[in-house]
Amino acid sequence: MAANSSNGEQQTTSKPPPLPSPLRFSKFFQSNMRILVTGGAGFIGSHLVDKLMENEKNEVIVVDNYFTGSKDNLRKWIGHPRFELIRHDVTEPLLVEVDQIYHLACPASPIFYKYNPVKTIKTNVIGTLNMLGLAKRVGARILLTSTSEVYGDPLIHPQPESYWGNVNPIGVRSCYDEGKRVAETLMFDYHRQHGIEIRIARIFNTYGPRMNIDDGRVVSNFIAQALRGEPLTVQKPGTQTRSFCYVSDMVDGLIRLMEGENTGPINIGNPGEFTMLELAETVKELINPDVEIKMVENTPDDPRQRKPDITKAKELLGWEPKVKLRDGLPFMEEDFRLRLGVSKKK
Ligand SMILES: NC(=O)c1ccc[n+]([C@@H]2O[C@H](COP(=O)([O-])OP(=O)(O)OC[C@H]3O[C@@H](n4cnc5c(N)ncnc54)[C@H](O)[C@@H]3O)[C@@H](O)[C@H]2O)c1
Ligand SMILES: O=C(O)[C@H]1O[C@H](OP(=O)(O)OP(=O)(O)OC[C@H]2O[C@@H](n3ccc(=O)[nH]c3=O)[C@H](O)[C@@H]2O)[C@H](O)[C@@H](O)[C@@H]1O
Repeated sequence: MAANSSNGEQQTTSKPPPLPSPLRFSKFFQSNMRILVTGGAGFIGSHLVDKLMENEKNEVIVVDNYFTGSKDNLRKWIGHPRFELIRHDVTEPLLVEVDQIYHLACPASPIFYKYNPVKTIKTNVIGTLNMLGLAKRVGARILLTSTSEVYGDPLIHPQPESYWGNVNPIGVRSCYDEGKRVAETLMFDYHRQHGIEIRIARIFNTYGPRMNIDDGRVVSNFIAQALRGEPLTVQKPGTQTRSFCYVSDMVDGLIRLMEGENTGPINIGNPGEFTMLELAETVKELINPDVEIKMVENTPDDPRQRKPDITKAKELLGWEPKVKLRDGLPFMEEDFRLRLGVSKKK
């Protein structure tokens, strides 16, 4: 119910969340935790599924439209009695009975999210609305994978969660960054208005095995280029920075956030910050010292700096990343070598 305060402002009262399925409290039925992962056939989603499936009490349902994800990422679980894979687009309503929802579905690489921007914004807005409607109907807790892109081209460095961002509302990246901002708004409105249990992770650049080889993101581009013996394409000016988090650290952070008591938003990322030229030099040194580094044109609105302030994640989740960039890159190299059929020189 909305109520008017003395100064005329509208206030909302939080309702308790809807009750979970009665089976959760049943004496004789050993119910499992049923977990929905939207976008679970993608890069982060499939690693999250691997981790969730390690717990024998979890049943995992993945929904994915395979725009940027692939069944191949989940092949070891297909046919497993605790696993189910559904081809479904989150812009359409979904009826399943679950206890938790990890809502990841959304293209993440700029070349893919810009490919069909209207679809990207529908995925962020209508997709999130549908998943919140589902959470409301079944009393599930829902986690949204938001992004550091909500800070836009940040004027504060590093970025704490309290920073409201510097985002172009009409640019070519807006379908994604403004889309995620609306998704965060929807999450908090459902929380305040309907008492839904929400969690919001603001993910910073994540890398690791299973990224699409021609994904277009910088780490996958440089590793594929180094292995193919092609020049590493550094977009100008090359001094722009990013902070790269290895995927196992990310999955650990997401699960801690879901299981903890804080709604967020909480930054999850690795504060180690590198310019794109430094990243290119590191990939060259580790993977192929013979390749050139080539400067190429950049795309509009590319954020100039990005580094998470992870004080909240440390204090509230007891989380901090363990894998340094130099230690994570070789795992990704190994996976890319296998998929590209390029063996290591002896
Ligand atoms: N990887 C990163 O660096 C990063 C950073 C910030 C936020 N995120 C967020 O994390 C999530 C996962 O990112 P990722 O790197 O694994 O990307 P990804 O592209 O590998 O995975 C996204 C998955 O969502 C699926 N999908 C897209 N639109 C869909 C729709 N309408 N219906 C159903 N499925 C749909 C894709 O097919 C894919 O499997 C995304 O929400 C992304 O915005 C990722
Ligand atoms: O972590 C985040 O919050 C966001 O980060 C990325 O967006 P972006 O940082 O622009 O990712 P990349 O496309 O990997 O670009 C990173 C930097 O590398 C540069 N780049 C990219 C590709 C390339 O070949 N060369 C190159 O120098 C870009 O200009 C940019 O400055 C992700 O793709 C988003 O999904 C995610 O939400």
